[in-house]
Formats: sequence, C-alpha cells, structure tokens
Amino acid sequence: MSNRFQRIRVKICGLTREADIDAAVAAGADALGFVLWPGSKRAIDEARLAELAARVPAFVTRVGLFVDQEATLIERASAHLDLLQFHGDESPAFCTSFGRPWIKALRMRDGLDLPAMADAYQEAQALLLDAYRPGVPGGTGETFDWSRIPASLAKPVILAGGLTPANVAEAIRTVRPFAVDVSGGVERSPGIKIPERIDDFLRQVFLAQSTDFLDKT
Ligand SMILES: O=C(O)c1ccccc1NCC(=O)[C@H](O)[C@H](O)COP(=O)(O)O
Repeated sequence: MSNRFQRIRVKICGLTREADIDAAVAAGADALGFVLWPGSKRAIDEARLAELAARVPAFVTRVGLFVDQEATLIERASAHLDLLQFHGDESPAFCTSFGRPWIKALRMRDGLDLPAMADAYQEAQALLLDAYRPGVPGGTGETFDWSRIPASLAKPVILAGGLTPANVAEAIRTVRPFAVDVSGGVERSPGIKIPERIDDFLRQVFLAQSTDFLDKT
C-alpha cells in the first residue's frame, strides 16, 4: 500500500489579531493571510504586519495580500512575509519583480480563460480562484460555480470564495484543489475570527480528504 497522500493545504485569510493567529495555528492551518490593501475592512498596516508576522511559528506560511499597490510598499512588507498574493491587475512581470514566491488571485468573471491565465502567470506558485463581484477585489464571502474550473490546469488551484465549514467538503470533492482559502466563513465580523469555526473548517477539510483516502485504499 502506498502512503503517498497529497494533503490539501488550508489558508486562513484576513487575520488582524494575535488570538486568531494562535487559533488558526492550533487548528492546523498551513498559511495565514494578511491584507495590506488599505481599502479592505481587514486591512493592517506595515507596523501591525511586523507584530503579527512575528507571532507566526516556523513552517506556517505568512502570506501578504496586495491590490495594485506600490512596489516600494510591497518590498518593505516582504521582509515579514513568505509569499505574496496579488489580487489586482498586476502583470506577470510585476509579480515576479520582487524575487519572492507569489500567487495570483483571479476573480471568476464571465469569460475568464483559465488555461490562458495559467499560461500567462506561469511563474506563479499557484492560482487562487475567487468569486467575482464588480468593484470588489476580494473577500466577498461569495461562492462561484466550481464546475467552471477545468479538471486539469497547468497551475495548482487554491479554491477561495464563500467557503465555510458547511460547504468546504463538497468544494473539495468537486474541485480537488491543491488548497482551500477562507476568510468570511470563519468570522464574526471583518477581521474578527471565531476560533470554533476555524477548528470546524479544518476538521471538515480533514474529514473530506480522509474519506477520500479510505475510498482509494
Ligand atoms: O478580505 C478582503 O477584504 C480582501 C480585500 C482585497 C483583496 C482580497 C481580500 N481578501 C481575499 C481573501 O481573503 C481570500 O481570497 C478569501 O479566501 C476569500 O474571501 P471569503 O470569500 O470571505 O472567504
């Protein structure tokens, strides 16, 4: 029997408080997202990023979210980050210019050509697929039609958008993503997480893939 089992990674996004970092890490999150875009209700500034990032233990990835922001700010923030997440209209060349690992968020508007985007953003570590709402760059709390994601794409898929403890297992079975990403689905209000809901989200991810693993052995 093979023990090769690709575990689905989990990112908890929009963190603003030490207690929520501790809760996400205790629950087993692989990555934590910090929104550096000042237009967000979950935004933190660079000084707060430095404080929060220092709280994150080794082997948990610190991800910074940006929306069409100045290169100088991204460079400074990078000192506290392991991975950059671009949510705007950043070009592949811009995303690569920081010399840091990065992912590109794509909002699933009608007509989006995912294979073409995977080709264009081929230096990305992964594509994060999120719901599309005009004028809102991310964190909408809305799902999209998961069947629009091709079964095979040239880049790993991080599924985002409206995930909750109640729907994440179905999302995993439908999309079979590399990772899942949640913000609003584990919150009381923007930036304020609910530890029990983070636990429940991680538990549902674990159960979904355990069932899948047992089905295959
Ligand atoms: O959270 C925000 O306010 C935000 C603002 C601008 C760009 C991105 C933003 N968030 C992105 C995310 O948190 C993730 O993509 C998230 O998993 C999706 O959010 P949600 O639908 O609330 O789970």
